[in-house]
Amino acid sequence: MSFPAVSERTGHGLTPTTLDGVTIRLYDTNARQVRDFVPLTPGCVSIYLCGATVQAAPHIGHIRSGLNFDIMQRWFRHRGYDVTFIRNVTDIDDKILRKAADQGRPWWSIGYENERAFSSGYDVLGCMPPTYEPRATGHVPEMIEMMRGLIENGHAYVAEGNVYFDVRSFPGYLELSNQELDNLRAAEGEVDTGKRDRRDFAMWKAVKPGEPSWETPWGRGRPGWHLECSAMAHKYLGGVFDIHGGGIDLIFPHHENEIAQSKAYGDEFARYWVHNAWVTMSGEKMSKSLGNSVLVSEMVQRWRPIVLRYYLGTPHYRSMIEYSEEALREAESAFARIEGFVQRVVEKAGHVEAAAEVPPAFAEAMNDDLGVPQALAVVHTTVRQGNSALTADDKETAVARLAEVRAMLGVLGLDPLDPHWTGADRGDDLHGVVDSLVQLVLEQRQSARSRKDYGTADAIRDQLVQAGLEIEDTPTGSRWTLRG
Ligand SMILES: Nc1ncnc2c1ncn2[C@@H]1O[C@H](COP(=O)(O)OP(=O)(O)OP(=O)(O)O)[C@@H](O)[C@H]1O
Ligand SMILES: [Zn+2]
Repeated sequence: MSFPAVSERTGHGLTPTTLDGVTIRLYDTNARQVRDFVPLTPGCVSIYLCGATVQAAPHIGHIRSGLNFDIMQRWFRHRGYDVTFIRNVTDIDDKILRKAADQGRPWWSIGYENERAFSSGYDVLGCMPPTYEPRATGHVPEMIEMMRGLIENGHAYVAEGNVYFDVRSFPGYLELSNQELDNLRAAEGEVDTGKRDRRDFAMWKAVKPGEPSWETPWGRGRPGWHLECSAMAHKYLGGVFDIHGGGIDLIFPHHENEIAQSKAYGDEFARYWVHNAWVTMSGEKMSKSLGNSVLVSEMVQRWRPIVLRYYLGTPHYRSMIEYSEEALREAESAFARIEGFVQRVVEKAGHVEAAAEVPPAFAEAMNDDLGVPQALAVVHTTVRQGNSALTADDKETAVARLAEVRAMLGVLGLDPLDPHWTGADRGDDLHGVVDSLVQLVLEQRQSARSRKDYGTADAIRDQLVQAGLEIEDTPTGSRWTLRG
């Protein structure tokens, strides 16, 4: 299976299809090229993203996936689309059951705990909540319905309480990953109890002693991972929808198996397949099972969440991100340049609303397969123009540039004045009160410094940090933000 790099992007058709006559183009893994995005329903886009298997707390790779699709969602919204975004939760799986057995805990307690950790991981990095976030175990009736249909039409069979998908019965199998069935070995990690062909995959697994199980017409058992997504996508988005997403590791077998089940069931299923590349460590996928993962909860102790978002969200979604502290430091200083500009203009001109439209060059970059790196270059250019205007005391131009910068940063989820980042969405009316109080304390610190009482000044700073604030000293004064 090959996954073309960004530079191999190919051309596209000519039919403008979106509301404003400008086409969004996306790399479709299935077509192996960039395609014009033609929505199923004009003005609407439906997206299904494979979400977390809640066996452990999220590492930054997991959240990168959520973040890439958050930016996609924001861009569609900016273009005026009505977005329906589904991100599921896989709350039953071998690893969850193994962990529960090892720790002597109920299986669901592992799932609930980690689901909360995922929710706060998405939230701390500013991902908008999905429209619906269905859990696998809440959809057993829908899975039974799908299995019934597939058994009836001859694409699935029951063997020793398991329900298997007959891969040879579905001619389109392996088209997404561009593989030949003849070259495929047995499905990985599966015991072939009663399989007709070792490559058949389990949709439903027969009950084992001590494991949770649900009643079905074919005996008790539990869902397989692939069936969950087919059943939930069908329930929330119908038989056909626009975009299916996930990390590149899911192309095979997970997405191939979803396609086989859903199409054999009679669904047209996803019209575009979009896959994000990984966060890697020494070239390998960051992964819980490989033990090379860095948790989001650890990272936000060391880095401001907005800097972490800049680091994870600004490389192209199809480029790998090799984890590096140096790159994080670079992200920190690049973001500081943007943030410094925003704050300088606000200090000079007061509140500035985001522009309704982003500059054309930014839009062109985003329309071209979500070209965030090129779009970000437009942000930096606009910041430079704004800074020159400030130096020339041209307030009007500086304000106009800030309005554009805010609009662009809003699409990337990086606008420092957004209530999510100012903390206003966590205590709306309290934000102003806290700001006045902190300013008061900062003034006391400043007067301690002026009288060269550095001990008191440092003690005040330490107390503010302890209270959960981040204090940054700049040539124009001290600024504060809430720590994640
Ligand atoms: N290192 C990574 N970089 C980018 N995306 C990732 C990474 N690891 C997982 N993902 C994506 O995150 C989403 C949720 O993944 P899931 O919970 O199934 O974890 P997983 O792939 O089993 O992780 P792990 O390998 O750490 O156990 C999927 O879309 C997956 O492709
Ligand atoms: Zn899935």
